[in-house]
Amino acid sequence: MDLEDVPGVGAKTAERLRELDDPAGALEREDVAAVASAPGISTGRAARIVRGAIRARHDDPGGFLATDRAREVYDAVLGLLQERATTTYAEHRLATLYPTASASRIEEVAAFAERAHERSLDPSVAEALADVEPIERPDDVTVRDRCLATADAETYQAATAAFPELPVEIVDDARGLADLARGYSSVVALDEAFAGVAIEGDVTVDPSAFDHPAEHIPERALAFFATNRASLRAAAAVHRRAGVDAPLDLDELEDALDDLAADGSVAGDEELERLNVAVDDLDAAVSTAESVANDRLRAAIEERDVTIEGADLLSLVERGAGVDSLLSRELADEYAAAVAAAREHVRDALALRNDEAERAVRIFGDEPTYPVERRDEAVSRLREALVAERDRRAAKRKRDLAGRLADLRAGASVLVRDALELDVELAVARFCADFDCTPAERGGVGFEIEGGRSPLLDVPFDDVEPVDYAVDGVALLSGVNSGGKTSTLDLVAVVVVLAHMGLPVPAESARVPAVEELHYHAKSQGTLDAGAFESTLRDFAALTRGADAKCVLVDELESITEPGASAKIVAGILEALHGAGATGVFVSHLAGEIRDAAEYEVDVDGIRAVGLKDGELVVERSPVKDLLARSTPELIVEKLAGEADDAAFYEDLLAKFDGDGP
Ligand SMILES: Nc1ncnc2c1ncn2[C@@H]1O[C@H](COP(=O)(O)OP(=O)(O)OP(=O)(O)O)[C@@H](O)[C@H]1O
Repeated sequence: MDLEDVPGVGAKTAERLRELDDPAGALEREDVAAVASAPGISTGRAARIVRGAIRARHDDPGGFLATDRAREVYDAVLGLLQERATTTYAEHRLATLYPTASASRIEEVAAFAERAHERSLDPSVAEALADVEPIERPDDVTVRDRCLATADAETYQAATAAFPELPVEIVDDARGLADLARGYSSVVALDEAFAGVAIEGDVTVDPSAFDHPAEHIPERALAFFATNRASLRAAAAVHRRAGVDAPLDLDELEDALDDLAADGSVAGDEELERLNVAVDDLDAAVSTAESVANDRLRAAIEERDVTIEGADLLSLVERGAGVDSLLSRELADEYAAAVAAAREHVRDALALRNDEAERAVRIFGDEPTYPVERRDEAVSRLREALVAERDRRAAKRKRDLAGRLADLRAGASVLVRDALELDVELAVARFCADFDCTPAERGGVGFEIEGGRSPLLDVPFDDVEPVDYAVDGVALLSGVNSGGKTSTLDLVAVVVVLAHMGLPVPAESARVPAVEELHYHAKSQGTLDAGAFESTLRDFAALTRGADAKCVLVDELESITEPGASAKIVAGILEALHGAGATGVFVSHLAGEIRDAAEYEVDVDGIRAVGLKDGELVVERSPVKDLLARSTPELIVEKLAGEADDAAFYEDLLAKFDGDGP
């Protein structure tokens, strides 16, 4: 599919998407995170783009949610689904589930929902999911201490493309390589021609470097895994806890990650750690060793009575000899012991190996002096040796670890994506469990809902009374105030929307018509002015076209104008919709008047109050078929008529309601 063919993707967005490694694949996999990683594409926009791609794939013209209230119901349902996701990724991914007329899309999501249904809702999986984030590209790695070299222009081009992290140098001959080796700590020659040529410095020849990049740029794999370490660990835990198959060996991944520090260096290598500490602590250890030696020597001198014969003293003074000679003559043993203690301190404090300790010996000379002083040159030489050993070891360990990680690279991305997709499934599974959902049937005219409970009600879901409601074609719904008429319309809308998303619905069983559009009109806020009234009428006239593919839910349309006119207008709309084979419910307090004005036998259902208890209506929430429900005022008048005071007045009033009710 061409990117520009996706609804909502213009030339500019397409250009941004082309920056991705595999834009078509990302859209195909509905991978919102991958699409959002394109420059300048937010996650919300990525979800819309993916939705557009789904529509294109299923040849879906869109427009299922035809009114504001229909969109609100979808938004509310989506909100409930998203609340049940752990990751932000899943929240955005859930937004790619949308109601549609496309049977193939509905089937696709239904299969996904069935899979979701099988998932265990173990809370420890959600806990692990909390730390899973989409794979991130590591910051660009640049290496300056080593380079690639070639004498060939084509190889140069290929190397700069394959190894953007490394400097690539052009050389003329082996001498050029030797020059480079003086500026870089190591050089890799890419030309076969250099094989076997003796070159000074750390130069290796590897014409097949392109086949095993990890060896030459281990930082690449290390940076990827270091950047995504927390997510990868969490994604591994998700797979283990959820008991789902992983695309790679989890033990191998976890072991390799154990060896990787957050900054991309190698962790858990004791020898490397020892060398690092030795380099860092060298100066401090030598200073302490100096103090150790001097303290010992001072104590020894203080304790000693040095007896010196006058002749000796004279001879020393005449020769201009200092105290050192005296020291050497009289305190040679003490000096040797003090220096030995200093050397031992350096060796122990830095945990030096024997060969290193031998170098350390030279830091303090055998010739007695006071105070004892380090030889800076010997310290520098030891440092150089330690640094070289450390760097050699680090490079080798890096290469080894990068080699292990490079093999896990492809699987690692899939591991994280699968964990995030699992979160999408779990959100759907939780939604279905929380709202007791069952798959709905789509087909026929009208709908049948048994034991439906709207998750949009303002009461805790456990307190929602189940509603049974079936409509054949277009019906009027009457009922007492606050009886649950609007809530019933909401329930029908929720069921229609979810069924067309391909998701189970909150009912014991449900069948809804397969429709292309849901038109849900909320109660209007009072009488409309002439202009608004005219445009509303136009909307309803348009509604009757192709109405057999529409589900129409309308709440108290009568309030748009005065009651007498309203009843006639609603009756006319009902006639047209009925004639066109639509499915719909019109909630109205004027059901009787509308029925009388209509030219066909309109079904009137009613939500009835079965009585008054403590001033509160007791309501039967499921609409009763073929019942024009009595209004709340009528019920109150009836209650008062049954009482002693002014009973005659109330009975007369009650008589005026006659003919309204059944
Ligand atoms: N199935 C139900 N289970 C529990 N409570 C419900 C149910 N249906 C409705 N209710 C409660 O009744 C209240 C009123 O419901 P709703 O607004 O749907 O009534 P209505 O008949 O449309 O009222 P009005 O005639 O004023 O428009 C709801 O806010 C809710 O608290």
